[in-house]
Amino acid sequence: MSLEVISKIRSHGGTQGVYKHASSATGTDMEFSVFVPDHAAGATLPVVIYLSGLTCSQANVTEKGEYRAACAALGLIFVAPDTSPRGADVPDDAEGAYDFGLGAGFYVNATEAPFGQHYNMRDYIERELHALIGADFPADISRVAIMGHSMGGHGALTIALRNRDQYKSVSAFAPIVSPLNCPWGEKALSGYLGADRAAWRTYDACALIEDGARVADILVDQGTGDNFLETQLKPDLLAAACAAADQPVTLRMQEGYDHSYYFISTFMAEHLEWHAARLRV
Ligand SMILES: N[C@@H](CCC(=O)N[C@@H](CSC=O)C(=O)NCC(=O)O)C(=O)O
Repeated sequence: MSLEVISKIRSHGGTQGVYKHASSATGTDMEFSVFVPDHAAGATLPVVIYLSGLTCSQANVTEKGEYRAACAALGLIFVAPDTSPRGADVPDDAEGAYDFGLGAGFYVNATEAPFGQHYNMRDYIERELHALIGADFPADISRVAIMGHSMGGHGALTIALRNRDQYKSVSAFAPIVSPLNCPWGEKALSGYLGADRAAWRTYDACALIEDGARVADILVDQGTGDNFLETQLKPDLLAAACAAADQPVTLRMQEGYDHSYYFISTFMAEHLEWHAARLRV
């Protein structure tokens, strides 16, 4: 697969790159960023995939996530994909709203017209990006972690729960834990998947756990000053689903933190250390 290099910059004892490729999953060009710490010739490094939230491209976490020092110290490759397909023929929200369509792919394979043709972010992350990172970067693809923020936290949790063998660890910042039970999720899943709520369950972390999916453990940080806490995020639903299913989870309520990258960057190094400990075994 041919990768176009958009940029490559030295930072924190490593190389921060931005790349573009023609995606077979989405039928569009896709951009992603990769930070590779310096490493011995021929060595391969474990990988952390970071899934971003509504309105984001790869650039938000790349510019504001403050992950490079920790990744360089821990020897982790950090990969940040886009949140949706993009391009002139990619359909968007009918009213141009930020919570559906462009920048809001919700990490699903859409089945509803006109979204099914391009909105295949599940396949893109789980299959295409995974293979591409293994083929084009010094990555140990048997040691991959996944994390994300908000819509990306939903993506990380659901992708890890559906693919326990592919991801050694999972964590999230302020995730949407149950799209079945919040306005962002109901809008997105009805638009991408149609009205049958049974079909949504494979894209809902709480429902997946209720239905028997498991991971080794889960780390979630959630700010108590987050505007979306009560209406959209509802971490108590995840705590309840995990308790009922004996699914280990560490849910840390962080006093006064909001939904922004000021919050994410504060706890980013702790999440990377948590993943590094699990990727070393
Ligand atoms: N624009 C909206 C809110 C959009 C927003 O807060 N996006 C978050 C993710 S929300 C869940 O997925 C985000 O990461 N934004 C990008 C950033 O750089 O902060 C509004 O204004 O209400």
